[in-house]
Amino acid sequence: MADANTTRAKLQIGEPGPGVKKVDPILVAHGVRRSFGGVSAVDVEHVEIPRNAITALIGPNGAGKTTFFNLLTGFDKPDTGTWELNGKSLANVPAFKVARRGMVRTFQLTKALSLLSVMENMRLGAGDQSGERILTALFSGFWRKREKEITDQALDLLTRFKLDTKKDDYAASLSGGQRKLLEMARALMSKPELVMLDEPMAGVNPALTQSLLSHILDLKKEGMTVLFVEHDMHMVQTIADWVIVMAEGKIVAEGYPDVVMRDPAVIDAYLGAHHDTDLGSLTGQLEVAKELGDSFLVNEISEEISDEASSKETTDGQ
Ligand SMILES: Nc1ncnc2c1ncn2[C@@H]1O[C@H](COP(=O)(O)OP(=O)(O)OP(=O)(O)O)[C@@H](O)[C@H]1O
Repeated sequence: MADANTTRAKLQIGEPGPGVKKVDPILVAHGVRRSFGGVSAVDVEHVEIPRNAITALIGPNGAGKTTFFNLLTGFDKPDTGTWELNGKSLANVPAFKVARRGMVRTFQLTKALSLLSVMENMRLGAGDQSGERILTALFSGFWRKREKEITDQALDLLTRFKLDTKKDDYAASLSGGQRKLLEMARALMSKPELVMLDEPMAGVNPALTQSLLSHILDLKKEGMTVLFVEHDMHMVQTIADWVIVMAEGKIVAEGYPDVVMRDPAVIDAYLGAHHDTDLGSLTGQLEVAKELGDSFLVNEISEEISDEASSKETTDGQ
């Protein structure tokens, strides 16, 4: 069987592992640390995000994934650390300026502004509204042209995300999945190079799952880079080119999806997060297998559970 590593473009220089250098990194972070009281939430020694690839950031609950996203995008400040987008430092750059530099994010819980219409939400994503730049506002001719450009761009994106018929509806009236699509569409208004998605699949019903996945794949086709946090391992295996695993604030593994999910350090990280789970019990083992997205193991354990249940029924019935 051909080694999967040899049939795809190489993203890293050297053996995959925590902190490995990338052939063409778009984002490089070094020594980024953040603690809350005594808890070390993020302690990333070194990480590089490969350009024009889809990278998944995974790890058990409380691993520090969202905090790391918040730090990189200027929504929180680290205790120490440096990070650069396209070689330019982003440390101490506030969130709204980070977006202008080409890096945008979405949130685990969508931040679509409920009392604004879908179109108004999109216009906010453009980031350079008239009130923001007094000088340009003085040149009203220029501004009218820009307004039209923003509206046209928003309509294009809404059509692509199948939200154009809802453009005048309040964002509050959208379903959870449609709000996720709106958030992604809005993020694209600033024409980013790097799109960071925090749990894009959470709360999305199965009918919209496929369309969300293909929108993410389209971003890569258009030359963008995607970094996403996700618990849904099926999604990770389906669309990620590269996987970074965090546990207890640190990066514990990095590599190609099919390889990294079998890395003992990854299995340990997930098992370690289950110290309260009875791993001697089948239900405890099932929980961990599901979290690791190991469908073979999930099937095996589920079969064992149902075998046990039916043999118990037979015994009870005697
Ligand atoms: N504002 C805060 N104040 C105190 N502790 C915090 C704060 N934000 C995060 N933490 C702690 O930092 C650690 C990392 O949390 P974080 O939410 O980043 O993890 P996560 O990997 O995103 O988890 P999940 O997958 O459950 O979303 C946790 O121990 C969490 O309790």
